[in-house]
Amino acid sequence: MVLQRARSLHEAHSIKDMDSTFQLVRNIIPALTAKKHKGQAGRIGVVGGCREYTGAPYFAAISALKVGADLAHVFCAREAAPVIKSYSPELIVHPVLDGPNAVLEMEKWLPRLHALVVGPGLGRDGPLLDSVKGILEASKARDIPVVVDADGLWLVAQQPALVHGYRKAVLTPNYMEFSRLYEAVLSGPVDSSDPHGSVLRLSQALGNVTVVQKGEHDLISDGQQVLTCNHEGSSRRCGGQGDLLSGSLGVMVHWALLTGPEKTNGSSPLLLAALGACSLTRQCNHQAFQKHGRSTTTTDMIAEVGTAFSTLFET
Ligand SMILES: NC(=O)C1=CN([C@@H]2O[C@H](COP(=O)(O)OP(=O)(O)OC[C@H]3O[C@@H](n4cnc5c(N)ncnc54)[C@H](O)[C@@H]3O)[C@@H](O)[C@H]2O)[C@@H](O)CC1
Ligand SMILES: Nc1ncnc2c1ncn2[C@@H]1O[C@H](COP(=O)(O)OP(=O)(O)OP(=O)(O)O)[C@@H](O)[C@H]1O
Ligand SMILES: [Mg+2]
Repeated sequence: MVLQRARSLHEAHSIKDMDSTFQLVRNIIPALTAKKHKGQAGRIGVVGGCREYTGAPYFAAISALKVGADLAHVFCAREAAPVIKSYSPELIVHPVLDGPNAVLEMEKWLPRLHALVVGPGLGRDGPLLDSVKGILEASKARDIPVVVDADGLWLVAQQPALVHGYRKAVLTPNYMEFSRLYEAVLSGPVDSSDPHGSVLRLSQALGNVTVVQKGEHDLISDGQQVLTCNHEGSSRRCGGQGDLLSGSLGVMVHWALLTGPEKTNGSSPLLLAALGACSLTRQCNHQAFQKHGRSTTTTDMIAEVGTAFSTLFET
């Protein structure tokens, strides 16, 4: 794995530094002990799932469980609920998102959740996005960490104030989502000759919200530094890999924020969580591709989460 870190755009740190940063990611993983009760390893909520998209919230929520969360809830549109339930008995599914009291219903659950993943398979229906706006505001008021992905980023591009300055938010845009956000927030096109500077500027313009720009290399910034994750994946780009990433990140953000500064050596917990989730997704992709080649799908990648996790973080 090659990881690069830069405090400024011009100052590169050595590979040794990168290895030590990755060691800090290992430090956020909680020990499995007999003393913990169900729930302590993470109760994660995924806000997404509509008539068109039922796979994305499933991928995100099941990934959160496979990474190590104890409970995963999906908050989705009514029509999507029976479909998502039928994929897995392990998910708790709430068909509330397109109802008249979506925010109230959600507020009942927020005190019991450690982190939210907002956006996989949400769709772009206006009234539904209004509810999600209320859910984001209620989450911020309760200081709940939020990973914003997919159509959640569509909403944030319309209303950047929803996340501006919220230090417990992480945005996970793909290529298109990054371009849309950048243009909305910085009122100009992305400078393709300066990817590091672009992700740094977007994070800064959003008040140092952590941004994970997914792509051939994943670039992760909190507006102060940029981490690069070049971990080997494969050339297979099946849909749903980003959902695996955002669901994993939901758990890792919760773990990272629980980790004391003596273990994170002063590094941003959200940057460490993001580096962990990006590396894990790419490792799953690598392992699944070894077995399935061109026919690799996200379901194959999810089957690799356990061994990929051990390889990266427990050896
Ligand atoms: N099985 C499912 O239910 C899935 C649902 N999905 C959902 O589908 C909805 C739309 O997500 P999209 O990711 O399609 O978002 P967008 O509607 O923003 O579309 C992104 C488009 O950009 C294209 N693209 C990607 N990388 C590119 C690059 N480097 N250069 C040029 N074009 C590039 C892709 O082909 C895609 O069509 C979201 O709700 C998402 O969560 C996806 O998560 C995939 C799986
Ligand atoms: N060209 C690439 N080479 C290697 N890995 C890549 C490449 N593009 C994306 N990835 C990896 O795939 C994962 C998902 O990124 P991607 O850009 O496909 O997200 P997405 O479009 O949101 O996916 P989804 O289909 O779930 O919505 C990330 O871990 C990213 O590192
Ligand atoms: Mg996506």
